Amino acid sequence: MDTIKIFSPATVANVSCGFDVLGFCLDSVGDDMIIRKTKSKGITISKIEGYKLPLNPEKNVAGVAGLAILKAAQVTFGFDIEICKRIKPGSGIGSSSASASGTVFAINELLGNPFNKKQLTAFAMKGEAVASGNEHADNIAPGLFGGFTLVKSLNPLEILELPTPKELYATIVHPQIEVKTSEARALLPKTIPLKKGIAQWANVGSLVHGLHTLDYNLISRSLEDNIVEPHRKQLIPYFDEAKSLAIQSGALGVGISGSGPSIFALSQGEIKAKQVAKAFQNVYKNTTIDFKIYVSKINSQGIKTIS
Ligand SMILES: Nc1ncnc2c1ncn2[C@@H]1O[C@H](COP(=O)(O)OP(=O)(O)OP(=O)(O)O)[C@@H](O)[C@H]1O
Ligand SMILES: N[C@@H](CCO)C(=O)O
Repeated sequence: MDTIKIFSPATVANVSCGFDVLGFCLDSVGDDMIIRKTKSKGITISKIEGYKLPLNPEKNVAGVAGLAILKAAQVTFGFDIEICKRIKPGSGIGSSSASASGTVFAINELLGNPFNKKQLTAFAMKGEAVASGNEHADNIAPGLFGGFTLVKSLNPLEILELPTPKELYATIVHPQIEVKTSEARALLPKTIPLKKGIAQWANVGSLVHGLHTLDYNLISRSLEDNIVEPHRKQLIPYFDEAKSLAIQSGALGVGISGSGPSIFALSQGEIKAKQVAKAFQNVYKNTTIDFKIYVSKINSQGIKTIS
């Protein structure tokens, strides 16, 4: 096999309380990518549809991730990448990460799967660092492993696969403005009060427990973030209104998706998730801000081969 076409899904990082460690994978939005083996060594990016992004492999997260896996594979040939981008860069639903993890997944398939998912995560992180200024895996892991993931540690890299409750649905509203992860990170405090830390790690623990025990009430009570959200919500127009209307419409919890501007809600069942979509629509429809809304199951498979 010399060519592969894949679907690389969007992902939600942080999940309110789990800054830089928790994430989950969506299935109704993502990028298509075609990767071809080439005779010449190295990585080329021949085409990017949808959004204007650098074709220079060293400036594109897909190229940097591809170079990282090539370096480890030590092969005498190379790969060309085509991206059909549907996830807007700077969206908060892992646009850069979808390119990085999609590239390493596809190249690994074309090489005959010499690397495991943890190794692929490490290669993709090299790419993600180009976009956000530092290495983190909370968007990459759910793309490569599927479902909910927890990054237990970056050094040594340890990823935990969490259960994906079947009834859990996500609703995403994406106000069409760009928030760069690097800028949203720069807003965060360097230290946090112990009291806030205690509440936050109690919520991470109870969210994980709720996922294991299918305790939707506990999941709901754990989806809180008193550390990052108060600093970043200023970047997202109508965040408070959207959050409050979505909760009134039955969402289990609502928060900033990744570094924003997308907002995610989790609901029990598709009907509630659609009610939440209506609530988001009601908030943004009378404003000057363009927006997109997605209702999505949690994607337990992650990146998949199309052909
Ligand atoms: N293949 C790529 N896909 C998307 N963005 C890319 C790519 N290559 C480089 N970039 C750059 O990465 C930046 C977007 O990444 P960023 O992490 O800020 O947003 P995101 O991936 O949508 O959000 P988040 O990580 O919060 O979910 C943009 O500056 C963009 O030019
Ligand atoms: N955990 C990251 C995700 C965005 O890439 C952040 O919130 O900055």
